[in-house]
Amino acid sequence: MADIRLEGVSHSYDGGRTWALKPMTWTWRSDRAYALLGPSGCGKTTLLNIISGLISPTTGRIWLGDREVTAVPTAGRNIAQVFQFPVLYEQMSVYDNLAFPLRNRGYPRAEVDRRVRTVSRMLGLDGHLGHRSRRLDPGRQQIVCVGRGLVRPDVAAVLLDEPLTVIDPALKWTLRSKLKEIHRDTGHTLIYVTHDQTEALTFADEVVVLKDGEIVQAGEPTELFLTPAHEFVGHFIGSPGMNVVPAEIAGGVVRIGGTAVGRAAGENGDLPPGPVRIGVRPEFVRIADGRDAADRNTGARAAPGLRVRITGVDRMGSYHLVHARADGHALVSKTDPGSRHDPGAAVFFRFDPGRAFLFRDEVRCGTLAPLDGPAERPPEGLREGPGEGRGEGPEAGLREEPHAGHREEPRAHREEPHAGHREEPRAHREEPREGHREGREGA
Ligand SMILES: Nc1ncnc2c1ncn2[C@@H]1O[C@H](COP(=O)(O)OP(=O)(O)OP(=O)(O)O)[C@@H](O)[C@H]1O
Repeated sequence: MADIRLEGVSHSYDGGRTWALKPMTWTWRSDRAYALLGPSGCGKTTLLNIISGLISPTTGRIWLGDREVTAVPTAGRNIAQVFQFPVLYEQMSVYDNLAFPLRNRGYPRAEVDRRVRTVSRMLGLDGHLGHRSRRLDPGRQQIVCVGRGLVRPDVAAVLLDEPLTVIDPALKWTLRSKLKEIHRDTGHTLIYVTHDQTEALTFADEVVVLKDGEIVQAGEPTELFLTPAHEFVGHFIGSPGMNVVPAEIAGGVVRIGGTAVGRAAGENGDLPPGPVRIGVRPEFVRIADGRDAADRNTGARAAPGLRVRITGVDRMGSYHLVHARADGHALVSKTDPGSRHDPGAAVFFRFDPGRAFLFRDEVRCGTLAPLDGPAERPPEGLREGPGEGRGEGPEAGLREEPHAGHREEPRAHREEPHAGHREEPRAHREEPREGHREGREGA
């Protein structure tokens, strides 16, 4: 196995007027399982076809280990590719389809048989080995294609371009874990293209996020979730996506409207004053009653946070989504299913230390650090809710909800936190993330 290295690789289909891929330098390390994740049209298939040799890049060079393959045709690259829709020899049996890549390369008969049967067992194809492949349903045919991609032990990489598109949703989960299992057994380098975050996060050791022909971030799933380096990663990964709120830095303090919400901690020194955007995931927005409270985790005295008015609550079963507005901006907090918040109530949204980030030109430039010194006084006129005054931490003042299962606010009153941001049609986000998307999509 060898690393696949792209050096300054780019591609234009129209002589340089537009770029499906912008110049990128990137190494796919051997033996890893990658997901290449991005919305429709961002260049995923183009990138895959450049790696396999189906497309010659407009610029740049490609290396397999220390061998340059930029001008080497597909057949000479030793890369297996599985496409979105089944491509099989329809007259051949399933067995012969699986055996084809091995026979073609002169593997001994016994080795062919051993490998075909291993892959067939792993993918649940044993009962179909003698069938002509055209007799199978498209889902099963696609599984044969996946098997054919995985059957050779010596491929430099297996490229899978949205391979589960035609597969029944119930089977998808099984197949995805099978692929992971096979990856563990074979150690193939896998690059799995998808526009579905669930597929990417559950499958990959490393997720590479592509947007408009550029890699905007790559990392382990947890890293992408906890420390998004680009606003796009913040809202493309996660459900719902990251809150993004315009703010201003002045004198090192970050303000939303007139409210100081934290200090600007730049990644490379001080951040210059001026506009900035705060990105914070709904999971890291606590709802506080506004009293001067010590942070539950750090013990530090904290400012009450951003004063918001609740506009609606979605009860999702295992969690609630509390929607609110502050200074004309929509935000959402993901809370305990036992919490109670009423539409119309004024509360404070407080961001977990180290989990709210600052973005300029969509790229992360810093972190929102807690304000030093005494906590700010809650503004006058804040509506008192039952339970307030306990002042024990971010969840102080939460009540039990007697009417679980109700939506409290008509949908028309509700605001999407990321209107205009999501680039992916909802229909593309097919699968609920287990325990995660039990209700309204993208709320
Ligand atoms: N053969 C082609 N000729 C001209 N433009 C193309 C061609 N193939 C792709 N494109 C354009 O290049 C860009 C990237 O397309 P590509 O298919 O690589 O994206 P993708 O992320 O794989 O999308 P999808 O998920 O919809 O398959 C798009 O703007 C697309 O319209």
